[in-house]
Amino acid sequence: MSNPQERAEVLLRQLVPDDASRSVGPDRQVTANFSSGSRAISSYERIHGQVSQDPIDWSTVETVATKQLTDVLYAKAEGIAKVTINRPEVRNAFRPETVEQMSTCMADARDDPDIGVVILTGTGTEAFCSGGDQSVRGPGGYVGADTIPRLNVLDLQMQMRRLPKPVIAMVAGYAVGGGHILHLVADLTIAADNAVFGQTGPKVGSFDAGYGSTAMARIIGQKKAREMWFLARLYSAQQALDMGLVNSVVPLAELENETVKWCREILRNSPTALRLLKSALNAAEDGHAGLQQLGGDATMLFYHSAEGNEGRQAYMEKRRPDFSKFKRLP
Ligand SMILES: CC(C)(COP(=O)(O)OP(=O)(O)OC[C@H]1O[C@@H](n2cnc3c(N)ncnc32)[C@H](O)[C@@H]1OP(=O)(O)O)[C@@H](O)C(=O)NCCC(=O)NCCSC(=O)CCC(=O)c1ccccc1C(=O)O
Repeated sequence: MSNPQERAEVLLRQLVPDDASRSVGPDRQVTANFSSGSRAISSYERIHGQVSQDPIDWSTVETVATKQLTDVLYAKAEGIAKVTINRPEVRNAFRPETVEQMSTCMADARDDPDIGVVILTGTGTEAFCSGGDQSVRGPGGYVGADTIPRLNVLDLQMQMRRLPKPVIAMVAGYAVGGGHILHLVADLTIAADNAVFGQTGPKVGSFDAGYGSTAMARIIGQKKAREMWFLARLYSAQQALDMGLVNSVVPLAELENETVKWCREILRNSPTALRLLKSALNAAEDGHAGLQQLGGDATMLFYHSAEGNEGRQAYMEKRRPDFSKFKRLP
């Protein structure tokens, strides 16, 4: 084929159906005259047609669901919120509803100004959490009453990570699979001496390639993380302590007392210092998401300052801000 014009016309004949008008413009662009203007028609458009431009008919949502807690217990005392996975009959395995309810409690604990620290635990002494409930696992994820397959525990992990208050996992019994990851993403873990830790995913056809593997490697090191995932063994509380996976191991009978003691100690300290420390430790590992958290905290602090308020005040009073009174510190 000799010249570009000829090549364009052949291409156009292949792409554009006969009933669409064709032209090769003076600038030698291959075009077709559809309602959206003159432009090239892709094979995708030939098959799928054009995207509808009909006016949209919105349905207003008046209320969003408030959640009845069926799978989780939630309690508060002395500035501490306690979220307890309450499905002991399945070793506190979580289904989508469990995760949704945990998420609702975490959001409440975040928003409540009287809460300074959150404990995450499971009912009974047999298990903290045995991960995703395998009986409701379908091809696309875990399926709850709404029949939508979900992996919503990943959202919960993010939420715990971003919660601007310390989250402490209080672990008795098994913390395995997705349950192990929940303790991993908590800021601290206090374990009972009967605690057992491990990733079971590869045994049941699952894995967590997010925090569950990468954050784990930051905590216990690459070799140990690969061992934990590739062999899917279980580890005792003492072994977990030795590899830096938990902060403390105490006799089962003392688990709650000891955890509350840690909480009370934390509550004596500056909440803003703790918030910024959590953000900073996350920022070093969480990329843009971590920086956004730290950045949001910086903005919050700036809003408390006279300098930040001078800007807002001047805007409201329709005058120029006077930033000259604020020193540029080294
Ligand atoms: C936890 C055990 C080691 C406890 O053993 P044992 O004390 O002997 O009790 P059992 O008799 O085995 O269990 C009692 C009872 O509970 C049922 N059960 C226990 N765990 C589960 C479970 N996870 N799902 C459903 N049911 C469970 C058990 O069947 C018994 O019922 P009966 O009717 O009485 O027989 C042991 O139970 C065990 O190994 N459990 C399985 C642990 C497991 O493999 N968990 C799933 C790992 S995969 C996962 O968690 C994925 C999570 C997830 O959503 C995800 C998705 C995408 C990316 C990341 C993730 C993420 O991991 O977060």
